[in-house]
Amino acid sequence: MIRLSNISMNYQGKQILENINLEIAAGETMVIIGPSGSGKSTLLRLIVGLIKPTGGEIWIDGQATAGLSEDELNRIRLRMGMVFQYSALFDSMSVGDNVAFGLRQHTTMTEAEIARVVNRKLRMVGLFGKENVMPNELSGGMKKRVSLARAIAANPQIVLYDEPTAGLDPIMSGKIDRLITSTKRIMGVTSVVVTHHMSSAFNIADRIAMIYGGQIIAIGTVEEIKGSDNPIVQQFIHGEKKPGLIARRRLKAGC
Ligand SMILES: Nc1ncnc2c1ncn2[C@@H]1O[C@H](COP(=O)(O)OP(=O)(O)OP(=O)(O)O)[C@@H](O)[C@H]1O
Repeated sequence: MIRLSNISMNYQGKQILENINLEIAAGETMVIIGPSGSGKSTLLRLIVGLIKPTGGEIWIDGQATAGLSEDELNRIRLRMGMVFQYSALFDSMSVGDNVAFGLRQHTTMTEAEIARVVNRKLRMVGLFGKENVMPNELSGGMKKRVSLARAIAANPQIVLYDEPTAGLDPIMSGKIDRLITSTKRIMGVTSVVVTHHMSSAFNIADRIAMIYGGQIIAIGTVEEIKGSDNPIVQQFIHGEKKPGLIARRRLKAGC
Protein backbone atom coordinates (compact mmCIF):
# COMPACT_ATOMS: atom_id res chain seq x y z
CA MET A 1 0.00 0.00 0.00
CA ILE A 2 1.11 3.55 -0.75
CA ARG A 3 0.04 6.39 1.51
CA LEU A 4 0.75 10.06 1.01
CA SER A 5 0.00 12.10 4.09
CA ASN A 6 -0.19 15.90 3.79
CA ILE A 7 2.43 15.95 1.04
CA SER A 8 3.63 19.36 -0.11
CA MET A 9 6.30 20.14 -2.67
CA ASN A 10 7.94 23.44 -3.54
CA TYR A 11 10.44 24.12 -6.30
CA GLN A 12 12.46 27.29 -5.61
CA GLY A 13 9.65 28.68 -3.47
CA LYS A 14 6.95 27.82 -6.01
CA GLN A 15 4.29 25.59 -4.47
CA ILE A 16 3.57 22.65 -6.82
CA LEU A 17 1.70 20.28 -4.50
CA GLU A 18 -0.13 21.27 -1.35
CA ASN A 19 -1.28 18.91 1.40
CA ILE A 20 -1.90 15.92 -0.84
CA ASN A 21 -3.54 12.97 0.92
CA LEU A 22 -3.78 9.80 -1.11
CA GLU A 23 -4.02 6.08 -0.36
CA ILE A 24 -3.41 3.51 -3.06
CA ALA A 25 -4.36 -0.03 -2.07
CA ALA A 26 -2.19 -3.07 -2.81
CA GLY A 27 -3.00 -4.32 -6.29
CA GLU A 28 -4.91 -1.19 -7.24
CA THR A 29 -4.32 0.79 -10.45
CA MET A 30 -4.48 4.50 -9.63
CA VAL A 31 -4.44 6.87 -12.59
CA ILE A 32 -3.32 10.46 -12.03
CA ILE A 33 -4.69 13.07 -14.41
CA GLY A 34 -4.41 16.84 -14.51
CA PRO A 35 -3.25 19.71 -16.71
CA SER A 36 0.35 20.07 -17.88
CA GLY A 37 2.56 21.34 -15.10
CA SER A 38 0.10 20.40 -12.33
CA GLY A 39 2.65 18.16 -10.62
CA LYS A 40 1.76 14.65 -11.79
CA SER A 41 5.35 13.59 -12.59
CA THR A 42 6.48 15.26 -9.38
CA LEU A 43 4.05 13.02 -7.48
CA LEU A 44 5.54 9.90 -9.11
CA ARG A 45 9.09 11.04 -8.37
CA LEU A 46 8.11 11.59 -4.74
CA ILE A 47 6.61 8.09 -4.45
CA VAL A 48 9.68 6.42 -5.97
CA GLY A 49 11.94 8.50 -3.71
CA LEU A 50 13.84 10.36 -6.44
CA ILE A 51 12.95 13.61 -4.65
CA LYS A 52 11.94 14.39 -1.08
CA PRO A 53 8.76 16.29 -0.18
CA THR A 54 9.03 19.70 1.44
CA GLY A 55 6.25 18.63 3.79
CA GLY A 56 4.33 15.53 4.82
CA GLU A 57 5.11 11.83 4.84
CA ILE A 58 5.14 8.99 2.36
CA TRP A 59 4.44 5.46 3.53
CA ILE A 60 5.23 2.38 1.47
CA ASP A 61 3.78 -0.88 2.80
CA GLY A 62 3.35 0.60 6.25
CA GLN A 63 6.87 2.04 6.41
CA ALA A 64 7.42 5.82 6.54
CA THR A 65 10.22 6.71 4.12
CA ALA A 66 11.35 9.89 5.88
CA GLY A 67 14.33 9.31 8.10
CA LEU A 68 15.31 5.99 6.52
CA SER A 69 18.97 5.36 5.75
CA GLU A 70 20.11 5.21 2.11
CA ASP A 71 20.35 1.40 2.42
CA GLU A 72 16.81 1.10 3.75
CA LEU A 73 15.56 3.43 1.00
CA ASN A 74 17.31 1.34 -1.63
CA ARG A 75 15.56 -1.77 -0.30
CA ILE A 76 12.20 0.01 -0.72
CA ARG A 77 13.17 1.28 -4.19
CA LEU A 78 13.94 -2.30 -5.24
CA ARG A 79 10.26 -3.08 -4.66
CA MET A 80 9.32 -0.42 -7.24
CA GLY A 81 9.76 -0.22 -10.98
CA MET A 82 9.35 2.93 -13.02
CA VAL A 83 8.49 3.37 -16.67
CA PHE A 84 9.84 6.82 -17.43
CA GLN A 85 8.42 9.38 -19.83
CA TYR A 86 10.25 8.96 -23.20
CA SER A 87 11.26 5.42 -22.05
CA ALA A 88 14.74 6.57 -20.86
CA LEU A 89 16.55 3.56 -22.30
CA PHE A 90 20.34 3.48 -22.41
CA ASP A 91 20.98 4.02 -26.14
CA SER A 92 24.41 2.41 -26.07
CA MET A 93 23.08 -0.84 -24.59
CA SER A 94 21.13 -3.60 -26.30
CA VAL A 95 17.53 -4.30 -25.33
CA GLY A 96 18.68 -7.27 -23.25
CA ASP A 97 21.29 -5.23 -21.39
CA ASN A 98 18.72 -2.50 -20.71
CA VAL A 99 16.34 -5.03 -19.16
CA ALA A 100 19.20 -6.69 -17.23
CA PHE A 101 20.62 -3.39 -15.94
CA GLY A 102 18.93 -3.27 -12.53
CA LEU A 103 19.45 -6.99 -11.93
CA ARG A 104 23.19 -6.64 -12.55
CA GLN A 105 23.37 -3.54 -10.33
CA HIS A 106 21.25 -4.63 -7.39
CA THR A 107 21.14 -8.43 -7.23
CA THR A 108 23.58 -11.31 -6.97
CA MET A 109 21.92 -13.26 -9.78
CA THR A 110 24.19 -15.14 -12.16
CA GLU A 111 24.33 -14.20 -15.85
CA ALA A 112 22.42 -17.38 -16.71
CA GLU A 113 19.63 -16.47 -14.26
CA ILE A 114 19.56 -12.90 -15.59
CA ALA A 115 19.29 -14.16 -19.17
CA ARG A 116 16.29 -16.30 -18.19
CA VAL A 117 14.56 -13.31 -16.54
CA VAL A 118 15.28 -11.03 -19.52
CA ASN A 119 13.89 -13.65 -21.84
CA ARG A 120 10.73 -14.07 -19.72
CA LYS A 121 10.06 -10.35 -19.32
CA LEU A 122 10.62 -9.63 -23.02
CA ARG A 123 8.15 -12.41 -23.80
CA MET A 124 5.63 -10.81 -21.42
CA VAL A 125 5.78 -7.50 -23.30
CA GLY A 126 5.66 -9.15 -26.73
CA LEU A 127 9.34 -8.64 -27.60
CA PHE A 128 10.58 -12.19 -27.31
CA GLY A 129 13.93 -12.66 -29.08
CA LYS A 130 14.76 -8.95 -29.31
CA GLU A 131 17.60 -9.09 -26.73
CA ASN A 132 20.30 -8.07 -29.20
CA VAL A 133 18.44 -5.22 -30.90
CA MET A 134 19.64 -1.68 -30.14
CA PRO A 135 17.12 0.93 -28.91
CA ASN A 136 17.56 3.14 -32.00
CA GLU A 137 16.19 0.29 -34.11
CA LEU A 138 12.91 0.28 -32.17
CA SER A 139 9.66 2.20 -32.64
CA GLY A 140 8.39 4.41 -29.80
CA GLY A 141 5.90 1.74 -28.74
CA MET A 142 8.56 -0.95 -28.66
CA LYS A 143 10.81 1.30 -26.54
CA LYS A 144 7.97 1.73 -24.06
CA ARG A 145 7.61 -2.03 -23.89
CA VAL A 146 11.34 -2.50 -23.26
CA SER A 147 11.05 0.14 -20.57
CA LEU A 148 8.21 -1.85 -18.99
CA ALA A 149 10.21 -5.10 -19.22
CA ARG A 150 13.08 -3.31 -17.42
CA ALA A 151 10.73 -1.91 -14.77
CA ILE A 152 9.31 -5.35 -13.94
CA ALA A 153 12.60 -7.30 -14.24
CA ALA A 154 13.12 -7.53 -10.48
CA ASN A 155 9.46 -8.46 -9.80
CA PRO A 156 8.53 -5.19 -8.08
CA GLN A 157 5.36 -4.87 -6.02
CA ILE A 158 4.73 -1.34 -7.31
CA VAL A 159 5.04 -0.09 -10.90
CA LEU A 160 4.93 3.62 -11.69
CA TYR A 161 4.22 4.75 -15.24
CA ASP A 162 4.91 8.32 -16.42
CA GLU A 163 2.87 8.96 -19.57
CA PRO A 164 3.24 5.42 -20.95
CA THR A 165 1.17 6.14 -24.08
CA ALA A 166 2.52 9.63 -24.92
CA GLY A 167 3.36 9.96 -28.60
CA LEU A 168 1.91 6.55 -29.55
CA ASP A 169 -0.82 5.89 -32.09
CA PRO A 170 -4.19 4.60 -30.79
CA ILE A 171 -3.40 0.97 -31.66
CA MET A 172 -0.07 0.98 -29.81
CA SER A 173 -1.66 2.94 -26.93
CA GLY A 174 -4.28 0.20 -26.63
CA LYS A 175 -1.52 -2.41 -26.59
CA ILE A 176 0.30 -0.57 -23.77
CA ASP A 177 -2.99 -0.25 -21.85
CA ARG A 178 -3.49 -4.01 -22.11
CA LEU A 179 0.09 -4.61 -20.94
CA ILE A 180 -0.45 -2.41 -17.89
CA THR A 181 -3.60 -4.39 -17.09
CA SER A 182 -1.98 -7.79 -17.70
CA THR A 183 1.08 -6.83 -15.61
CA LYS A 184 -1.28 -6.01 -12.76
CA ARG A 185 -3.19 -9.28 -13.25
CA ILE A 186 -0.17 -11.58 -13.68
CA MET A 187 2.17 -10.00 -11.12
CA GLY A 188 -0.43 -8.54 -8.74
CA VAL A 189 1.36 -5.18 -8.75
CA THR A 190 0.09 -1.88 -7.45
CA SER A 191 0.20 0.58 -10.35
CA VAL A 192 0.32 4.37 -10.45
CA VAL A 193 -0.12 5.75 -13.95
CA VAL A 194 0.21 9.38 -15.03
CA THR A 195 -1.52 9.97 -18.33
CA HIS A 196 -2.96 12.68 -20.54
CA HIS A 197 -5.01 10.14 -22.48
CA MET A 198 -8.47 9.92 -21.02
CA SER A 199 -9.29 6.79 -23.06
CA SER A 200 -6.27 5.05 -21.44
CA ALA A 201 -7.28 6.32 -18.01
CA PHE A 202 -10.80 4.92 -18.46
CA ASN A 203 -9.46 1.61 -19.80
CA ILE A 204 -7.01 0.80 -17.04
CA ALA A 205 -8.00 2.63 -13.84
CA ASP A 206 -9.48 1.17 -10.73
CA ARG A 207 -9.59 4.76 -9.52
CA ILE A 208 -8.63 8.12 -11.00
CA ALA A 209 -7.30 11.13 -9.06
CA MET A 210 -7.27 14.56 -10.66
CA ILE A 211 -4.66 17.11 -9.61
CA TYR A 212 -5.45 20.76 -10.14
CA GLY A 213 -4.00 23.84 -8.47
CA GLY A 214 -1.65 21.70 -6.37
CA GLN A 215 -4.46 19.61 -4.89
CA ILE A 216 -6.46 16.50 -5.59
CA ILE A 217 -9.79 17.98 -6.63
CA ALA A 218 -11.50 14.68 -7.48
CA ILE A 219 -10.90 11.01 -6.81
CA GLY A 220 -13.01 7.99 -7.61
CA THR A 221 -13.80 5.11 -9.91
CA VAL A 222 -14.07 5.66 -13.65
CA GLU A 223 -17.85 5.94 -13.32
CA GLU A 224 -17.57 8.40 -10.43
CA ILE A 225 -15.11 10.60 -12.34
CA LYS A 226 -17.22 10.46 -15.50
CA GLY A 227 -20.22 11.49 -13.41
CA SER A 228 -18.38 14.13 -11.36
CA ASP A 229 -20.32 17.33 -10.88
CA ASN A 230 -17.08 19.33 -10.69
CA PRO A 231 -17.01 21.48 -13.86
CA ILE A 232 -13.19 21.50 -13.91
CA VAL A 233 -13.17 17.70 -14.03
CA GLN A 234 -15.85 17.63 -16.72
CA GLN A 235 -13.98 20.11 -18.88
CA PHE A 236 -10.71 18.26 -18.45
CA ILE A 237 -12.07 14.82 -19.32
CA HIS A 238 -13.91 16.19 -22.33
CA GLY A 239 -10.79 17.95 -23.59
CA GLU A 240 -12.01 21.52 -23.46
CA LYS A 241 -9.46 24.29 -23.31
CA LYS A 242 -8.62 26.55 -20.37
CA PRO A 243 -10.55 24.55 -17.78
CA GLY A 244 -10.01 27.05 -15.02
CA LEU A 245 -11.31 30.03 -16.92
CA ILE A 246 -14.33 28.35 -18.49
CA ALA A 247 -15.20 26.55 -15.27
CA ARG A 248 -15.14 29.78 -13.30
CA ARG A 249 -17.42 31.44 -15.88
CA ARG A 250 -19.87 28.53 -15.75
CA LEU A 251 -19.84 28.49 -11.96
CA LYS A 252 -20.52 32.25 -11.92
CA ALA A 253 -23.35 31.88 -14.39
CA GLY A 254 -24.75 29.03 -12.28
CA CYS A 255 -24.76 26.50 -15.10
N1 LIG B 1 13.46 20.01 -10.84
C1 LIG B 1 12.61 21.03 -10.96
N2 LIG B 1 13.00 22.29 -10.63
C2 LIG B 1 12.14 23.33 -10.71
N3 LIG B 1 10.86 23.22 -11.13
C3 LIG B 1 10.42 22.01 -11.47
C4 LIG B 1 11.27 20.85 -11.40
N4 LIG B 1 10.55 19.77 -11.82
C5 LIG B 1 9.31 20.23 -12.11
N5 LIG B 1 9.23 21.56 -11.92
C6 LIG B 1 8.04 22.39 -12.09
O1 LIG B 1 6.99 21.82 -11.33
C7 LIG B 1 5.76 21.90 -12.01
C8 LIG B 1 5.16 20.53 -12.10
O2 LIG B 1 5.97 19.73 -12.96
P1 LIG B 1 5.56 18.23 -13.32
O3 LIG B 1 6.53 17.74 -14.33
O4 LIG B 1 5.40 17.45 -12.07
O5 LIG B 1 4.12 18.45 -13.97
P2 LIG B 1 3.23 17.45 -14.83
O6 LIG B 1 1.84 17.60 -14.33
O7 LIG B 1 3.80 16.09 -14.82
O8 LIG B 1 3.37 18.10 -16.28
P3 LIG B 1 3.27 17.44 -17.74
O9 LIG B 1 1.88 16.89 -17.83
O10 LIG B 1 3.47 18.58 -18.66
O11 LIG B 1 4.33 16.38 -17.83
C9 LIG B 1 6.06 22.56 -13.35
O12 LIG B 1 5.76 23.95 -13.22
C10 LIG B 1 7.52 22.35 -13.54
O13 LIG B 1 8.09 23.39 -14.30
